[in-house]
Amino acid sequence: MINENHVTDPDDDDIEGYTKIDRYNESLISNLSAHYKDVLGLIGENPEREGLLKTPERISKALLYLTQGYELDAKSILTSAMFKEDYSQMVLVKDIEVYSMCEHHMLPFFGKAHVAYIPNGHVVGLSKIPRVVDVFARRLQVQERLTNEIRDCIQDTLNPMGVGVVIECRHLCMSMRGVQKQNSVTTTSAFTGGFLSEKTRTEFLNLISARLS
Ligand SMILES: Nc1nc2c(ncn2[C@@H]2O[C@H](COP(=O)(O)OP(=O)(O)OP(=O)(O)O)[C@@H](O)[C@H]2O)c(=O)[nH]1
Ligand SMILES: [Zn+2]
Repeated sequence: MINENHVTDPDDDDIEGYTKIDRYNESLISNLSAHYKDVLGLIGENPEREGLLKTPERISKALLYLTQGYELDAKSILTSAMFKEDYSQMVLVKDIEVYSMCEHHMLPFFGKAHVAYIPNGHVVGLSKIPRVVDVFARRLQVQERLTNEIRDCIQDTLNPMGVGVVIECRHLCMSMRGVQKQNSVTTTSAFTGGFLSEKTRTEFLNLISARLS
């Protein structure tokens, strides 16, 4: 059945294999837009001027997009592409772009995630790892929890011999405002199993910093 209230968003179709999210429905967008219209007035703007007429609706859609992770199930993303494979060395997907929003200021933090695991009879489709990162990043977050949630999801679903996650991000709440430090980068890490041993962790960290020639 076609839901007439469903406003299509180009990114909506990009989400394969899971329940189609009904996040862009008209009543939610118009409810949010009314609040954003008030916000525009409260910060000293004229929400009726031409350039701002559609802004409340645009912000609403952007916010719903950036927080769509609440409606996605990271575990089912992984289980949709798990394959039996006799490979027991480290698998690393590095330099995964991360865009999230801090829960304190709702300002972006962004950078890279590096995610590795050691298979235990099963490997997972490579693209599913960045998808899992996005599911947790597209929520209001702190970087530490984001790091742990990615680790726990992979460990609990794939049951590998170990998982390693390192995330490096810049927080706009620390550069655009507040302490106003432009160059500081926050690094967080989370490990399970084999990655708790120094040798494996060192291999992981070396692979992250190695560049292809
Ligand atoms: N641990 C952690 N802190 C974060 C993250 N994102 C933002 N913060 C911090 O959350 C804290 C909130 O502190 P508060 O003192 O309540 O807020 P504030 O007055 O706006 O703080 P300032 O940013 O120092 O001006 C700040 O220190 C932020 O830097 C994150 O991902 N992890
Ligand atoms: Zn913040």
